[in-house]
Amino acid sequence: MNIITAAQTRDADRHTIETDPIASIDLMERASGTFVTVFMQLYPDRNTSILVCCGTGNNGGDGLAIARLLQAHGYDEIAVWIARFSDRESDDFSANLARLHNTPIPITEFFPGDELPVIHQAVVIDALLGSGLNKPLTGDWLRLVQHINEAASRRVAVDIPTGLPPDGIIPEAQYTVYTHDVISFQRPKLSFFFPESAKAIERFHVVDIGLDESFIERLPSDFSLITAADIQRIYHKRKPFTHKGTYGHALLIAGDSRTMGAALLSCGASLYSGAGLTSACIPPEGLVALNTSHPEVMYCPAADLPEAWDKFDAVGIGPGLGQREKLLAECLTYVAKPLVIDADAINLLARASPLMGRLPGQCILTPHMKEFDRLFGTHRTWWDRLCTAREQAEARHIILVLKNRYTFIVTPDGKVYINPTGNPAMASGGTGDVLTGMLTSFLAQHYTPEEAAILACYLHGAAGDLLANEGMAVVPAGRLLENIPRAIGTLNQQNS
Ligand SMILES: NC(=O)C1=CN([C@@H]2O[C@H](COP(=O)(O)OP(=O)(O)OC[C@H]3O[C@@H](n4cnc5c(N)ncnc54)[C@H](O)[C@@H]3O)[C@@H](O)[C@H]2O)[C@@H](O)CC1
Ligand SMILES: Nc1ncnc2c1ncn2[C@@H]1O[C@H](COP(=O)(O)OP(=O)(O)O)[C@@H](O)[C@H]1O
Ligand SMILES: [K+]
Repeated sequence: MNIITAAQTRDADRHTIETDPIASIDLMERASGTFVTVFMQLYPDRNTSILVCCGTGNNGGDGLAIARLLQAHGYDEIAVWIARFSDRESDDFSANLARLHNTPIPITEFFPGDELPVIHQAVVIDALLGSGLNKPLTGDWLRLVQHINEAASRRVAVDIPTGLPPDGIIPEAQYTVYTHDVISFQRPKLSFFFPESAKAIERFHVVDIGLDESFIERLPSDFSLITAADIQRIYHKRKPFTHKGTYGHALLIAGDSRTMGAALLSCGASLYSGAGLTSACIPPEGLVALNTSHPEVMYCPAADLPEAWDKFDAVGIGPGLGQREKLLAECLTYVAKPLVIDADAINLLARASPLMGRLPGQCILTPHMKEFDRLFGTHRTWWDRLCTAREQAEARHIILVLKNRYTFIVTPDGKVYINPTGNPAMASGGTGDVLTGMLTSFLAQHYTPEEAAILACYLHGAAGDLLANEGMAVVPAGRLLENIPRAIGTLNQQNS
């Protein structure tokens, strides 16, 4: 699903109005109706007291229509505030204001400098400013938004929280309405996936307001959100007459005396992700633990690597590797093959920068934010970090998997795939090692690096989501890897 900018959304709006055809006021009505449908699921109690705060643009127009529609659905305790901080009002705002005057809903208008009454409603609907935001909030707008945030109410934004820029560039000190829910029209906004939006958005819902999807899908965008349908398309179900040779041989080069667990987790993840064979190149003191935890995994001593190298279809290097820089440097001199570089190996690359020049094309690096900044320098915002990632991926012909709540997969052609799966229960040591094992496993199974990255990130998060949805507040890495087959299994069920 391509993620489009606010300007492209306006194009899609215009196109839909012309070709559907539908009057702009009716499109606003449709959008407001879809908002109300989701809102009623979130707050089904018709006695909920609601304050709808409206600006005078189209976001405010939506707010007015929403107030009227909620009232028609039986929500009787509704009040509307209108922020008259600008002289301009949109045509659809005016039309909806006229319609609202035909209802009993009380309307209070606020002008610059006016005192703001205490908000006592249970829910505030934020329809002040939407995707038309073009500068940070100041003056009366800022004062009103602070006032809303200080109230004890639940806050639900129409389309986007007021103050949040939609297209990903979020200045450090940007102030917004802090919402519990955002009900966003047609597409999530790019900013929703950036950590800087965490305060502004607890969760978001996307509603289809009937804009022309075939037009939107043709709009150029470097950003796409990975969907279940993408995974279905990429994933190949295992076929009857296949055998272990069909599914490739993965090698994990990992572990050190104090961090052997990382090696075991990544080996286990490779195994559970379906590689035909998995081998572990770990220090010999880890052998007993390996044979105890994953007897299916074979051992390849570091001394054997030069001769054994050819038999592996893919290699993952880094989890718990410690300071074994020489081993990493040697591996980068062997014949290039599908490669994943993670964790300590990334830190070694950061320290020994000439090694960066030896990365084979299409190799996958999986840094979290700190590892990324160690490699490429500190960044003040995630937008800046993502710009660097795109430059580096292109210049070095590598794939960067920038891990976070929404992991960004950045490819050499400048595309950014955003992974929606995963949850905070997975925020504990070792889950990244599991991801490395999965990536290596899918590479060994002959998926392209881009496909492997998309599959691994999505299924990694999906396995965590399965457990979180079953009530696990914390998902340790060991449990996560055991659930990879179940996450893959749901694809098999959908495919059959
Ligand atoms: N296709 C869609 O997505 C649809 C969008 N609609 C709504 O239209 C909204 C966009 O409406 P508009 O373009 O009228 O814009 P907004 O209602 O977001 O903003 C109104 C105006 O406020 C001014 N403004 C921007 N930032 C400001 C700031 N920081 N301080 C003071 N003034 C500021 C701008 O001049 C802007 O045009 C969407 O967010 C959505 O709610 C719906 O009406 C229906 C269809
Ligand atoms: N809050 C979260 N929401 C979604 N995914 C998360 C969250 N926290 C962590 N993860 C995922 O867990 C993994 C953590 O990787 P990493 O930070 O490298 O951990 P470690 O090095 O300890 O194994 C990443 O894939 C990340 O996307
Ligand atoms: K809003």
